[in-house]
Amino acid sequence: MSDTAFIIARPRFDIESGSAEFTYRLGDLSFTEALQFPGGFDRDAAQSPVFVHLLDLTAAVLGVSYYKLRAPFEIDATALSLAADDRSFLLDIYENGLGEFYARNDLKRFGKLNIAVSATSVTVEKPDLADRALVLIGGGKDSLVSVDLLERAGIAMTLFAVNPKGPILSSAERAAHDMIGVRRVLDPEMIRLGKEPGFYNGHVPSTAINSMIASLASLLFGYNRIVLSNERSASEGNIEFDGREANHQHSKSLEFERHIQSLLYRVSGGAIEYFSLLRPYSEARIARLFARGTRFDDVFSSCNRNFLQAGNSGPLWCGKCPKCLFVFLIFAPEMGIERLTKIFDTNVLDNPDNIAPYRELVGIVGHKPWECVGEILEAAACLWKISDHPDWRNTAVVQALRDDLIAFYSQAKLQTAYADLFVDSDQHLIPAQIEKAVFPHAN
Ligand SMILES: CC(=O)N[C@H]1[C@@H](OP(=O)(O)OP(=O)(O)OC[C@H]2O[C@@H](n3ccc(=O)[nH]c3=O)[C@H](O)[C@@H]2O)O[C@H](CO)[C@@H](O)[C@@H]1O[C@H](C)C(=O)N[C@@H](C)C(=O)N[C@@H](CCC(=O)O)C(=O)O
Ligand SMILES: Nc1ncnc2c1ncn2[C@@H]1O[C@H](COP(=O)(O)OP(=O)(O)OP(=O)(O)O)[C@@H](O)[C@H]1O
Repeated sequence: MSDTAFIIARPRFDIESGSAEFTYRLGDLSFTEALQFPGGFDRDAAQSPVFVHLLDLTAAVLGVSYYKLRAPFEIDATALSLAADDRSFLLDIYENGLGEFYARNDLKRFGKLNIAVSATSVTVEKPDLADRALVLIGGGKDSLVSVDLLERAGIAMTLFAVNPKGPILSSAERAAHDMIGVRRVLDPEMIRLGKEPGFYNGHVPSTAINSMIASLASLLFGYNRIVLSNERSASEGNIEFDGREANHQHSKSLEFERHIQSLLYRVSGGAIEYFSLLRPYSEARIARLFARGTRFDDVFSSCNRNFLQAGNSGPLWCGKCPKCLFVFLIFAPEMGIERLTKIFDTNVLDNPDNIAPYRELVGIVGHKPWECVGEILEAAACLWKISDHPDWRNTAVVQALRDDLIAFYSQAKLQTAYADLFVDSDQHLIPAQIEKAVFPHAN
């Protein structure tokens, strides 16, 4: 390994305080990230070989935030006790999980990274985990639809969040289930350097990071199921770059779910089941499920401004970012104007400033925005659907884009695409027992 390699040190977990420390070296720079788990965990579990292995894997995944400052070709993970099979998972994280970062910084790393692992033989002792679900909650519509579906099926759950704040806290409180929260503290020096010239910055696979932290919690607190709420649309990428598709939402994709599901199953001797409950659904279908009830209307938000490290001093929904535009659009066929403008505190479709970004969102110009939005054709189909709706047809955006949209796609194509949004996919990894219990409640 060269002296410019990114080096991942062996992490430490302090059984007395429940804190974990992850240290990294990048040439002359050194960084430490910390996790603080709540009390009341199983001390034996914290000393088990499975936990130690997962902590090492977590160290490697959390490393992306520090690696990205210089993005060297060499990654030294030899201090960790990793099995040879773990390497392909890490390669996916550092290649595809950082795909947007490479594309936007014009860095060609695909097929060129050297991740050195010790390839030791790792002990697998299946932990005895209770048969119960840990449901990741992000404060947006998706995880709340999962909560609702599990409740309707009578499945008990505990919510889980990393750095819970804003809409995560308010919607969890409204859901009234227990919640496990983990505090995550990034090294402030990394955040500072990310703004300096001479260092790279960009997107990291946050769902992979949160999922690994959830896997540690599942062992410490005894949960055999980790439930995500990633929709089928998340598998669509943004652009072709360096011979591959770069996807902002890679760690929400079905491809990534396959990787992490099999990793956690293997590492835990079959004890941990990881899956996304919403994988069969389009975003439009999820919006329809959400719209069935009004319980979370005043407390949830999908706007990512709520999740800035420094916190959000603005409203729950900014009404301007691609995510606000997309979510407003997919709710529009499902909710009346009064309900939807109350949720957003504004009529997003009636703001002339939003015409240009909507033109991109529906695919008439540009490419899919680097944000957590649904498929391009999905957005186009939803705009088509509301173009004759009395609540929306006279809004600035619909007036400006209606004719262009139909000319670009054709009426027939949009009609078919809209109908397809409500045909559920069988491409999912949901365990049969959960599928049988939950799906009848989705109609
Ligand atoms: C909140 C947000 O969307 N942040 C994205 C934004 O970051 P920004 O610089 O505007 O602010 P901060 O998030 O406060 O970050 C400050 C710096 O820290 C770095 N950083 C942050 C978190 C982390 O885990 N590691 C880090 O190194 C960050 O790079 C800044 O220098 O723009 C960034 C660049 O495009 C994005 O990377 C930030 O996204 C966050 C990591 C984040 O948590 N985003 C999720 C809301 C998100 O995008 N979720 C996706 C799922 C993506 C996936 O593959 O899992 C989704 O919902 O689809
Ligand atoms: N801070 C967090 N801690 C734990 N899990 C999270 C966190 N943020 C997001 N997640 C989970 O990651 C997955 C992707 O997040 P995403 O933002 O798409 O979902 P959401 O907040 O439920 O809905 P929306 O798409 O409307 O924002 C979901 O399963 C979500 O529950």
